[in-house]
Amino acid sequence: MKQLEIAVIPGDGIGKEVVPAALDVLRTIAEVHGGLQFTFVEFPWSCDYYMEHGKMMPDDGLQILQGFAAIFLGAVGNPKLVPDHISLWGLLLKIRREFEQVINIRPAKFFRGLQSPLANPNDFDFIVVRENSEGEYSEIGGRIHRGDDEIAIQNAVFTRKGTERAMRYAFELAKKRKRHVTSATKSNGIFHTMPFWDEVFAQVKQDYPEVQTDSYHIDALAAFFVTKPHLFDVVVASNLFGDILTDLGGAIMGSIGIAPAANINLNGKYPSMFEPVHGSAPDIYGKGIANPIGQIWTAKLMLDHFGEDELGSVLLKTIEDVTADGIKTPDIGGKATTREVTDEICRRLRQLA
Ligand SMILES: NC(=O)C1=CN([C@@H]2O[C@H](COP(=O)(O)OP(=O)(O)OC[C@H]3O[C@@H](n4cnc5c(N)ncnc54)[C@H](O)[C@@H]3O)[C@@H](O)[C@H]2O)C=CC1
Ligand SMILES: CC(=O)C(=O)O
Ligand SMILES: [K+]
Ligand SMILES: [Mn+2]
Repeated sequence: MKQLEIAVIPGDGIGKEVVPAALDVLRTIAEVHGGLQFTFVEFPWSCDYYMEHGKMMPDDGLQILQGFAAIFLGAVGNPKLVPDHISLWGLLLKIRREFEQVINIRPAKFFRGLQSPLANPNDFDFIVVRENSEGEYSEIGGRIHRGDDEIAIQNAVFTRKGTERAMRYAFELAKKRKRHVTSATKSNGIFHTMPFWDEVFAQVKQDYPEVQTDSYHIDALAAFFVTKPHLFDVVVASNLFGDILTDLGGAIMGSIGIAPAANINLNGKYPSMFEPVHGSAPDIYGKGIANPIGQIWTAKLMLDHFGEDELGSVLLKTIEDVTADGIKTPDIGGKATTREVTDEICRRLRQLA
């Protein structure tokens, strides 16, 4: 029996709705598999926790998480209670940084049963490899003065190691796919870091002669995601560019409520963390209509991570079947609730046992 202890952090807003849904799916998967057992240990760390304790997680929170096989997270943020930069840096970004989850993998593909808003979605299927440890997401900088003379400075940090690591990951991934890597740059406007990014890309690609490459400025690239998404296989991007591109990836599938993500620790020192692309969606929280597919597809990425790729593929196919049969939440044009979609996915999985 393969035993996996998973730390579960539903977080805020719809995280508290879609995480329980995905856990039901994972429990069902374990039943179907027969040789796999999950233990889920839940932590209430969130903006509500902050209101009570003055912090997003306890001081020994990272030590507590360290012993788990993986972390399964929903979303963080409730700007009515806690400013977003405080809540995210106190939990989500803290875990990504301290646990050296240096790569964020975010797939997007034409999804059966979904009406893509694109006129020509052309069966696109790509993965964005987002640098996840540095770049534009940084605490370096500061503010001085207030009022008319106020100054805010925010430094971006691009190391050769971090940049090269993300690019090599993208090339290795492309070797297993359609052998194409696109670099997201902006070396016409960002004077130092992006020319550096281009130089490193030009060097790294020398080691992968079998992989085709392209490089586009992020503005044009964003437009190509809409007009020619089938052009892309693996896209490597800095932290912020990858963040923005992957909401767009979700949107062209049909909803950001579908898009999955994995924060990968590459050195084996700490657990990886699995959380969907979307946030806590305060505008729909409490209505029971959040799309659970982003979180459930994220569970599939976690299964892949544990070497259960076959089961992962079965799960993704089941999600697509349910969607194709019209059992969908309102964000993708249906009338079903979070619970109804989840129950239907579980029901169909059980039929496989
Ligand atoms: N990784 C994380 O934990 C992230 C956290 N956030 C936080 O989430 C909060 C809300 O941020 P927003 O910018 O509004 O982004 P958001 O992703 O939470 O929501 C954007 C829009 O997409 C919709 N949406 C998102 N997920 C959905 C789902 N599963 N089903 C149906 N509709 C869905 C929402 O209803 C909203 O209209 C903020 O506190 C923000 O900082 C935002 C992005 C990522
Ligand atoms: C914070 C956020 O939007 C992200 O990391 O995707
Ligand atoms: K999330
Ligand atoms: Mn984001």
